[in-house]
Amino acid sequence: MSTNPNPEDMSLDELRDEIRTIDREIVEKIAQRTYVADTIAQVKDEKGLPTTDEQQEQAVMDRAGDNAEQFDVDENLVKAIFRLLIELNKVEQRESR
Ligand SMILES: O=C(O)C(=O)C[C@]1(C(=O)O)C=C[C@@H](O)C=C1
Repeated sequence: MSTNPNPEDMSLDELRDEIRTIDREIVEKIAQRTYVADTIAQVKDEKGLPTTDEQQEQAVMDRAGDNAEQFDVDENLVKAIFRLLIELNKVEQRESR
């Protein structure tokens, strides 16, 4: 067994390091988005507005589709992720109200 990784393994490790960093950033962004939504929940509470805003959800989904197209990633998969993010926020918002 060699202790020196071959160049191919090294580059695989480097690529996985890159993914590890990106994965952390994704979770950080999800946390930031959830934090903003918590603040939105407080504003809605003060104004007596319901948690769900279907028009806003549609705008978020439309934007997700546009961004997916712009970055050339699968629109349906990106939209599925945003649907989950919205549901996550609604669960959090309902818990905090
Ligand atoms: O914009 C809002 O009103 C939010 O609460 C945020 C958000 C979202 O996650 O994008 C979540 C729930 C609403 O139904 C609409 C949008």
